[in-house]
Order: sequence, then C-alpha cells, then structure tokens
Amino acid sequence: MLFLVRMDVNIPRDLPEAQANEIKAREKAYSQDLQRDGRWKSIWRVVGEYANYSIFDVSSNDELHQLLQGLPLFPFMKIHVTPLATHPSAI
Ligand SMILES: O=C(O)C[C@H]1C=CC(=O)O1
Repeated sequence: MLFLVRMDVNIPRDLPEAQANEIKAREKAYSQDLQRDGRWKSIWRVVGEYANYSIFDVSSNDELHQLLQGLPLFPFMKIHVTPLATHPSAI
C-alpha cells in the first residue's frame, strides 16, 4: 500500500541545540534504515520549508502509523497522510 505523507517539523526554539541535534541524528538514521529496507521509498524537501513529502510502501495503515509514531521528531511534527490508489491513466 502506497501513502503520500507530508511532515512539517516545528522544533521549539527553547529546546537546547545539542538535544535538537541528537534528535535529528536519530531521525536521520531511522529514516535511512527504512529507506534501505524499501518501506520509505522516497523523501523530498519542500522548498523553503522545514517539511518533506515522502512516499511509504507498507502493508497496512497500522504499520504506517507505527513507523510514523516511531520517528524521533514525531513529537515535533504535524503529519498529513494521503492513501494512494492506482490511477486509471497510469502507464
Ligand atoms: O528533515 C525532515 O524533513 C524531517 C525528517 C524526516 C526525515 C529526516 O531525516 O528528517
């Protein structure tokens, strides 16, 4: 099952920089592990925003929810999920 996911990140200004950097490093490793195993198919930066559009390929809504909830930046994200179906004109 394919999902388009938009993640908007908003790290509080008063979070110490070292703590923010540690969370971002864990986020990067978590994201790259999922990219390597094929479930996080692609990630794109939204120009000019601390946000991304990503494509996930997972077997259920529950699996996607588990993956998203495990993001180290999850507490600082607004996430919007769009389930994707095959377009009849796709070749
Ligand atoms: O930078 C972001 O868009 C947030 C997050 C998603 C993957 C990752 O490494 O960081």
